[in-house]
Amino acid sequence: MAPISSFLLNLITYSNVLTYLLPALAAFFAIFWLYTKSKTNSPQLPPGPVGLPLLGSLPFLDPELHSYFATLAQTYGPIYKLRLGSKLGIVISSPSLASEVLKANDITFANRDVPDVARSAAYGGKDIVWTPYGPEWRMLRKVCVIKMLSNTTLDSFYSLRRRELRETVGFLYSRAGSAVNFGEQMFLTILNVITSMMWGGTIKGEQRTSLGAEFRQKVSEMTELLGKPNLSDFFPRLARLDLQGLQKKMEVLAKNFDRIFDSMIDRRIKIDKEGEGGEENKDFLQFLLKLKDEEDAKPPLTMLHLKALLMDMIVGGTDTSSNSIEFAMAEILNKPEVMRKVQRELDEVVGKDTIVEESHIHKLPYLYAVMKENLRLHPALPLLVPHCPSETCTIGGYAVPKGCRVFVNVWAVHRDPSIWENPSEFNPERFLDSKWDYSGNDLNYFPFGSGRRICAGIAMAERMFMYSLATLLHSFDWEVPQGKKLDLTEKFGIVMKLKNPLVAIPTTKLSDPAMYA
Ligand code: HEM
Repeated sequence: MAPISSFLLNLITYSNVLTYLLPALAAFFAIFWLYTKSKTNSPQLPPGPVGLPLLGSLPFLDPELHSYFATLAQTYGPIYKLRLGSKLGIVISSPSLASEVLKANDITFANRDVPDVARSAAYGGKDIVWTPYGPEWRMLRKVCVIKMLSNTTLDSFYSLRRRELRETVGFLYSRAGSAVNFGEQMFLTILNVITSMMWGGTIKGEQRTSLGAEFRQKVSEMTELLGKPNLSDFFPRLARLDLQGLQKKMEVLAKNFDRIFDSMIDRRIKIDKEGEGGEENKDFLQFLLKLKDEEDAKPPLTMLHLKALLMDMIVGGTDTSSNSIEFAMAEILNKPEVMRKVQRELDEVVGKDTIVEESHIHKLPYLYAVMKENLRLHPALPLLVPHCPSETCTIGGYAVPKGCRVFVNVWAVHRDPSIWENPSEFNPERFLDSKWDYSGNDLNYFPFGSGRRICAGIAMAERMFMYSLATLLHSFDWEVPQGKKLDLTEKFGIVMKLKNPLVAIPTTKLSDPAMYA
């Protein structure tokens, strides 16, 4: 009996193997094969340095990120990855890949990876710079670009820009022959222009000047904090510990700004209530407060949005413009023949018996070329504001995962020897008859970015740059103090600046002292 039962059992087991196990195994191997095949076919992450466990490349980052990233591109190519703690960074350094990110996949990349400190700086990220792509961002951008920074609005605020620049000319006249901190003067001028436009009708005289000085320090500190590598961003789980104390510093700064904004808003409301809001008291704040009260607006402009917009104008508009003007002046001082050409053009177009007006700036092609060349060599935001894909995307054949931080190295593209002859030479001539503009269409040259997130203040930046530099070079000759060396070294930050501030001596150039009033 026993051999028969064991024979039957074996037979059943054997037939089970045939009926169930083999097909199951076959199915398993088929799925495994398909899975591995699909894995090998789907794009891989770009190459990049291996880095240390946990920390990745963080310990090796050079503070001069823009040039460090350009050097890494020579080893790893125009797209590479960097592990930054638990965050993945992707660096793009060629026009064709920048075009894939900013043009072909514009909507996917029109988002930001918001740094921890930016949330405190901009009312939880309620401003244009940090708001994710969507209806809220569109509303803010529309308010800003169409209503506040359009050419029509800018025209209507010309007298404010003129008044501020004339004050700077007057100050420099009083200091003629002695050394001045050029960047400081430019910063104050731009800041006063921007704050005048924002609430110029709200405060006047002495108070305006002292507010300018108060802002200067705070704006510099804020952009510095925004550019500092922060462990809270690379290890989000540690963010609440704020190991470097950056968040705390930013909160203190933001509170200071908020206090000033509140007092400006209260004043504006009071002026309007008392019926003093006449034509010459018009300003952005008044316009924004009206918009805030429009109940049917969708999405509505809240008080937080309003304040965040004020912050954008101050932080986004001041350092960028004033640092660019300072770089340009340093380059001009370094090349006396450029200074001579600019001044010759000014003498021909403006003359020696009149002062520069903003209406002159479109008749100054050489100065315009100086501006473009300066923005090529020293783009104010060398890595743009980092973008962040809302879904995983393929760029240059590589996977760029959702949520990573994408650095577009415009600085590296602008110095690429395959695009630019003698790329590190300051040579405005290359822009004289050239096709280059900064509309963001051609990704060989895009100092203001490209696509939906292109700079919101281009028209304003262009006017301030051209009008300021034209005025300062028309009214004064400039030289570096004896014994001082002109230093053009850049210092990386979210907004790049000169490592050592430019100190220069203005001497009067116009014969009539009345032209310095
Ligand atoms: C020389 C001067 C300036 C330069 C070179 C510059 C450049 C840039 C760049 C490269 C971006 C980032 C684009 C991107 O992420 O793809 C940007 C964004 C921005 N800029 Fe400017 N900028 C300048 C002046 C200004 C001024 C004067 C204002 C306003 C008063 C301004 C307001 C903004 C805003 C609001 C954004 C954020 C746009 C968004 O995320 O939608 N900028 N700028």
